[in-house]
Amino acid sequence: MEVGFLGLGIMGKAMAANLLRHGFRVTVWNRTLAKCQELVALGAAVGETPAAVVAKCRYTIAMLSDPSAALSVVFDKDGVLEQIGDGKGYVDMSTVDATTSCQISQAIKQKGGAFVEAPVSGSKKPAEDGQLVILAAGDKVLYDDMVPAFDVLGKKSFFLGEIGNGAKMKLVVNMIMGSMMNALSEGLSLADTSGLSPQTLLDVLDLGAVTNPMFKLKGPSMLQGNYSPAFPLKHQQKDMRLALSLGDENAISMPVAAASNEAFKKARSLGLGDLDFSAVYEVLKGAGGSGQA
Ligand SMILES: NC(=O)C1=CN([C@@H]2O[C@H](COP(=O)(O)OP(=O)(O)OC[C@H]3O[C@@H](n4cnc5c(N)ncnc54)[C@H](OP(=O)(O)O)[C@@H]3O)[C@@H](O)[C@H]2O)C=CC1
Ligand SMILES: O=CCCC(=O)O
Repeated sequence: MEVGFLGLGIMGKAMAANLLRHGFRVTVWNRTLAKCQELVALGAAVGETPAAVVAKCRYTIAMLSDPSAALSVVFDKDGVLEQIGDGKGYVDMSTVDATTSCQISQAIKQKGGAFVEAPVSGSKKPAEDGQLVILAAGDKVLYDDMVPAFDVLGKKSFFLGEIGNGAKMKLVVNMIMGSMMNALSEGLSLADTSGLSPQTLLDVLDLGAVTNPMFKLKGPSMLQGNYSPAFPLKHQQKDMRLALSLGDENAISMPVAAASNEAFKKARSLGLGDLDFSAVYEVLKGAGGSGQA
């Protein structure tokens, strides 16, 4: 199967490499073209523009930072729309809001192409290991065509029906995740400031009802101040913002998510946006009275 791949950031690079390892022929494009070279070393071809990739490949996958990037790659000059058409499929796996996804879907369908949104749960390591959870919606025929690729990229894929449902599901999941990260950070800070060992808190949490892979993975590195990015904080804040906007549209009160969003915004304002989202701990440590912002 030949696929195009647009966007070689933390996730896109790992996903495209995984497809190559499993025998897919992959043509890659990235805004910063130099980043394509690592994939070329693994056997990828390079397209000079998104349009060139779509012209070459029947199926093209995108993994881009945010709504503005997702729209730009489709609608701008040399974008996807210039070459999409009958018999071609476009699969956007970026985390965006439902409105963005619907805009892209409509434009692609007008040109005769097929569209699936397929954001993912799981971070850098699951992307490297093909263990993502894929939250797809849109054109069911294209979804079925993509199953061999989804089987390589993920451990499970859900087909959630009409366009927008994948985006919404992803935002709900990440809103919960962002709030949990804030709760963990507050707990570590409270334990530390009140004279308890934060490491012992992690051990206690791990044996009780709230044990979970995220606390297990991130807790120890947070205590070491290691925020090497797997999921950049700026993207988590984008997801909180988009989830809160979904809450606004549906008149759902979300005070916990709103407070968490404020902490992620504060972290961004302190220049922590490119670090892992667990760096929000630095903000909450500061708020805890130790003065270490
Ligand atoms: N990291 C993670 O753990 C996860 C991330 N996600 C989501 O996946 C998406 C990608 O995340 P991740 O790989 O971490 O992000 P990165 O920031 O590592 O990569 C972002 C990618 O988007 C490209 N890009 C940014 N702006 C534009 C633009 N205006 N036009 C074209 N390309 C653009 C970047 O290109 P360039 O190299 O030129 O900057 C890069 O390829 C995001 O939506 C994120 O929320 C979902 C699940 C997990
Ligand atoms: O969007 C990022 C999600 C990260 C994760 O699911 O671990």
